[in-house]
Amino acid sequence: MPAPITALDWRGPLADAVRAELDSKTKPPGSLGRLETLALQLALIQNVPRPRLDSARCLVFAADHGVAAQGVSPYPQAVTAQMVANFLAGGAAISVLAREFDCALSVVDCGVLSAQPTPHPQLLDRRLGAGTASLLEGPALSPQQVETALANGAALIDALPARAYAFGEMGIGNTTSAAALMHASTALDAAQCTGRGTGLDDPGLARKQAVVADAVARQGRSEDPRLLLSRYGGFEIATLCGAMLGAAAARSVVLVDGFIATAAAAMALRIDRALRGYLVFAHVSAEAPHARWLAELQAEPLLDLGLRLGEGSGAILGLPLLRAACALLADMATFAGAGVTERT
Ligand SMILES: Cc1cc2ncn([C@H]3O[C@H](COP(=O)(O)O)[C@@H](O)[C@H]3O)c2cc1C
Ligand SMILES: O=C(O)c1cccnc1
Repeated sequence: MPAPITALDWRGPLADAVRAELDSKTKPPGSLGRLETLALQLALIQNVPRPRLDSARCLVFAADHGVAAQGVSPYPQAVTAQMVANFLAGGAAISVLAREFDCALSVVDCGVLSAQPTPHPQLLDRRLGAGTASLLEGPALSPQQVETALANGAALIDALPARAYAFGEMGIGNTTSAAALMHASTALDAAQCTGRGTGLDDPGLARKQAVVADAVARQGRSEDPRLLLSRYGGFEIATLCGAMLGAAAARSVVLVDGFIATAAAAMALRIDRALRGYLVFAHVSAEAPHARWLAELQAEPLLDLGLRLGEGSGAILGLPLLRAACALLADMATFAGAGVTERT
């Protein structure tokens, strides 16, 4: 069972004090927009009036998917392991961004088809198997694998503490897994939940929609997040889900990436609703169903850059905004301190 999460109190004395402090700064009230909300959210997460973001980590969760055999991705499954090697060699988009933002990067192998041939200091072995079973034919994960994945994710947070986490994923076929999770847990139909992923053409998209529709017709809808993860999840999605819950239990902020990370967040929210206050939805992906799912979750993403990569690339771009929010709350002068006249 994941550790309990303390729900944030947006109406309590700390929230009032931070709002008053923000309003005392040399700016019209509210003029720093979302940065003010972020500063308040970080204060409540850390339960202090002056939150700090002195440590940040990016974790990329990787695994393979049995459903890839159904032709739901234009890329071969081997790309998952090849990209893990690329993350470790420092050449992937997330490798570059993590360096740029001075953010520690680790890659978690949750069950890539072929394990990396050599150990690497940034590679963590949390393998649950050599890829999942196909979600089209039956449960992708066993109930025991779901429990192990959730526990692995939470334990990673204890092993790698940080004030902020940018979580990402890598797994060819995982937009199909995310689409099935969305279709099975919302009222939306398969077409509304399925996008082009890494760039399917029209016949490919039609095939993927049919796979998502058939899988959910066969295995069914559910309200139970563990059952949903078992039927449709990936090893990386379930581990990511546990890591999000663990991060919130440790009072760290979670930057949510794109469509697949949102699938993990949606399942994690069904496990513990108190997670909600700890999540910052960093961006809206160009994967069509992502905007719909964010709307369902009443989440307002920080950025809309047309990204559709995954890896945590959108999540990590939220990090400088979180840092900016903390710096403004800590370092801006007040009207009284700077001798600036307040509004009449
Ligand atoms: C070279 C390459 C790098 C990636 N980095 C992330 N993804 C992204 O694409 C995959 C999901 O898309 P689909 O469901 O269409 O396979 C995931 O691995 C995701 O992280 C990549 C995909 C490719 C090809
Ligand atoms: O939104 C995402 O995270 C995404 C979209 C397409 C492919 N991979 C990831």
